[in-house]
Amino acid sequence: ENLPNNVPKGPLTIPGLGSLDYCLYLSDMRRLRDKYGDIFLMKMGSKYMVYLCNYQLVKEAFSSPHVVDRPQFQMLWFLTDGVPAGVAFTDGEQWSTLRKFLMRQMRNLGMGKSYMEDAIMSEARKLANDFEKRVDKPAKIPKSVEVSVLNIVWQLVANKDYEYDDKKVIDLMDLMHKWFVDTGYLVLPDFFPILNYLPKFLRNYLLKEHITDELKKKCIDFTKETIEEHRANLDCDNPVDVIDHYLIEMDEQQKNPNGPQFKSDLDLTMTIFDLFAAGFDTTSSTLRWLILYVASHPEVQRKLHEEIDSVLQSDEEISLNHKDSLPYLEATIYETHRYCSFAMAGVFHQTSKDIQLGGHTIPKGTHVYACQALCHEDPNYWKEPEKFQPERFIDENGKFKSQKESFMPFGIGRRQCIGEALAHMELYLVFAMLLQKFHFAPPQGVTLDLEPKQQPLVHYCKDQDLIITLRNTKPEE
Ligand code: HEM
Repeated sequence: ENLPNNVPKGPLTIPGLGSLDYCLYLSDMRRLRDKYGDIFLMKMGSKYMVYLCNYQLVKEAFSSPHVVDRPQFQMLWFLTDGVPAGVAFTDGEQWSTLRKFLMRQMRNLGMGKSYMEDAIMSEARKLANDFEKRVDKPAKIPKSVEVSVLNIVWQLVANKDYEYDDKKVIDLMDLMHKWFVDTGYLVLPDFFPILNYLPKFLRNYLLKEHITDELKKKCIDFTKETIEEHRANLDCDNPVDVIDHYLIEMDEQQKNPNGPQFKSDLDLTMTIFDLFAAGFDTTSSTLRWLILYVASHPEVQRKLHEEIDSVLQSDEEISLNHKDSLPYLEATIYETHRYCSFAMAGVFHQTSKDIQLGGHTIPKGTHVYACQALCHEDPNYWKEPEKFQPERFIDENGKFKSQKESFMPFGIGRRQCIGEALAHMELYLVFAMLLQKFHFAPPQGVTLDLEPKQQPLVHYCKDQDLIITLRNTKPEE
């Protein structure tokens, strides 16, 4: 095949099919890295994929202006009938216009302002009440974790929230989760276009296309309804949420037709979906990992309880003002990002021209995966990386210290997550509220399973029973 002769090494390939090996799970990444080195090349169908397995390579790649684009998968545009829209998977000016707009919104609505802090605290209280119904008997972490995180995104986007038992929302959430989990199947026709010619019943069976069809039906109604409601009630002098601001900005843009433009309601529909998809499964899964890790590390939990009790009176609520006084909490959240590596290979980028990287040529159109899970366990940057140790984020004066090198739960560079500060605010406030009220432990005699589910690209924790105890009724240790 017509490849430059210094492309990275990788498994043998068969024309039309791809590599004679696969890289789906973290164990595959480790295995292939050990065999071919920190940069290796795979092929699926007609597409090449390069995997970057150390921080220096990821940093070098993501500081290039030619590794910013996303692969254009048709399966992503099911809500807009094939038209690229939104922020997370578009490129060029369409992407940068929306990204700048959203970053501004996140700063104005979300960051450090009481609007979002209030919204998060209200969800945290509701969540704590729901946990209270499950105390003293083996119980799984409830679905309310997802609804509460979704409510926070929904407050930001549409100024609305839902009851924990709202069937419409639970259905939509489950469907979205399924769509996420089955992306691996849904994306196959983008690699093997011949699959598009299979009859529909086979596509449903093999590629799970019926999930996309169902999600489309539900999401289209949901977003259309919400946008129309906002349009009808818009008060231009007092915009409240992202949709209000978008509608106003779109009006402004029309006065200046030569400036950057949103693609009308399509961009808005897809942006709503992007914020949902990017904002809720990521944050709620991280909250689940936090609970699981402290339940299986009693010493960490004891220190967290001590720290919280020393800063907050028993009837006093956590707020963002306490942040500097809770370094161990901050460190535990960071260590959880490192240890679970939720987006274990980041979100794929694509080269927009041939580039040089780590002494190799990477051809134009290659998908680029930043293996954050491998960076997070690299012994050159992390002492005893296999241990869950929040102390690594604490300095010699007992203060929280961040680490930039080889730490990238939110990605790095121009595509870095725009919701990082919001996610952090949520995890900090919600987890502190739960810790103040509850103690988490495995059922007697049980060791919790901290291995992620076998699932390509993301690390979900396994659903398992915990014993949740109210702290004021049962002294700890
Ligand atoms: C613990 C929670 C979260 C994690 C671990 C996470 C992680 C990530 C990662 C790894 C990326 C890809 C970066 C890249 O392409 O190199 C990303 C992108 C993105 N995230 Fe997050 N995220 C989280 C929460 C959120 C939240 C709360 C929101 C918004 C409500 C959000 C919105 C986005 C968007 C819109 C993008 C696409 C940015 C772009 O393509 O320009 N994320 N996130």
